[in-house]
Amino acid sequence: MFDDVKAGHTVRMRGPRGVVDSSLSVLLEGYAWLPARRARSASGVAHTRVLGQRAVGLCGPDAARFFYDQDHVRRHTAIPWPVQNTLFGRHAVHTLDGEAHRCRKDVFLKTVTPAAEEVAGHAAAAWDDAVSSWRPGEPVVLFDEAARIITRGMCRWAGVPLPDADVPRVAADLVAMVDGFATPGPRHWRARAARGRREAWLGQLVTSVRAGAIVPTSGTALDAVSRHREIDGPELTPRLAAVELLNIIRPAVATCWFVAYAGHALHTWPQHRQRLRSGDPAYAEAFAHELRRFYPFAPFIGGRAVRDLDWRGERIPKHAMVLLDLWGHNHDEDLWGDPYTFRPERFLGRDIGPFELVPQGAGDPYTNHRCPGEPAVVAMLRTLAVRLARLDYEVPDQDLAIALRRIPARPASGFVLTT
Ligand code: HEM
Repeated sequence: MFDDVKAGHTVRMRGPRGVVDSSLSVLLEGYAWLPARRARSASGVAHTRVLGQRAVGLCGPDAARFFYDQDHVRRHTAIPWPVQNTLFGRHAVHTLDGEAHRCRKDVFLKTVTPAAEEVAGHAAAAWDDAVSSWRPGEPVVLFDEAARIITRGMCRWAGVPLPDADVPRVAADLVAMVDGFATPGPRHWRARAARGRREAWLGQLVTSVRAGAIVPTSGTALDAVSRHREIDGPELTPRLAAVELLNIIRPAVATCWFVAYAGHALHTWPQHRQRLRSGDPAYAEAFAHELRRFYPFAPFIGGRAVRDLDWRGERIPKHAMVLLDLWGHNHDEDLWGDPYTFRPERFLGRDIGPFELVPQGAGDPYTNHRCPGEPAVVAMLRTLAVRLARLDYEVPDQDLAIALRRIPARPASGFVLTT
């Protein structure tokens, strides 16, 4: 299936333990890096160095419970600047702990988390509009089209004014911020430039709202972020408000990765199309979960040990980075049985525990750092995958390889179709 999957789960590669900095290996091996490092030790725990810092890599439900305990691991100083400068924005909610985190997280939990169906409704309406404008025989790159569709839908939902003519540029910038966070070179610089443009845009918008020049609809994300106050009282600076507005819109648009993967899955295993077409909501939901489990997106997450820790007899020194292997967890043979088989049925009639399926983190989003956008992503995928399955289209010859060395991975062609 994936070009280099096996490398992540064998013990073929042996090397010096613990002391050699692995940053280059992360770039070269991508998703396989942490599972391969873990496979070298009998305990399944990787001791390594990343970006010059001691790092310990863990995997599995118990490890996730350990990782999400704030007495063990905190996020302050754990997110490297290259990631903050592209993906999250400087001093975003991802970097906070304790009460400051709880207060900032509230904006997301009160706006996006309960509005999953509304968000999906806006994405679906934008999808229907876009599909009606496709010309027969003209190639559509599903990845790019989905990014524009979700950008349009999400900005409408969030109350962010966005003229149709600007949608392609904004969508391209939002995708660039995600595409360039884990790589040096041109992709990274594109991501930084895109972030600069979009923070300036939304920062001005928030300033206009506060000056009364724009009156947002009450309860929209624009309204909530503009009015939000930090734990100690002040409003977010316009730049920080822009960072957090982007932390709503940007990851929602990243759902385009999974829409392209849905195209890939339906093409590779067409037997799923019929059941999706029927619109059975339970099957559509199971398909959405399997997309998020099976296909690569976030490889691992990181925090910092708050004190000397012991994980099943393995020492984790105070201030070491602790990495939680999400890709390894979602492809663990013991948890999933046949992890490299795409099988949505595995999620039918099954309650998913908080530490079981972890493409967007684990535990409880209301009390820890788990993604607050998970219900919205599942709802969007449920809706858009059914629409895709119902569409009549051809898949011309193209490069559909998904290279696991590339973070974030994606089908090389973006998945091209013609109606
Ligand atoms: C492709 C879709 C998405 C993926 C793969 C994804 C993945 C993730 C992951 C892995 C985390 C880190 C969890 C942790 O550190 O414990 C996270 C956190 C976060 N996500 Fe998502 N996410 C997606 C969509 C969304 C959406 C739609 C939103 C909109 C609100 C969102 C907002 C956030 C925020 C604000 C955080 C930080 C939470 C915190 O630090 O408390 N994400 N996401």
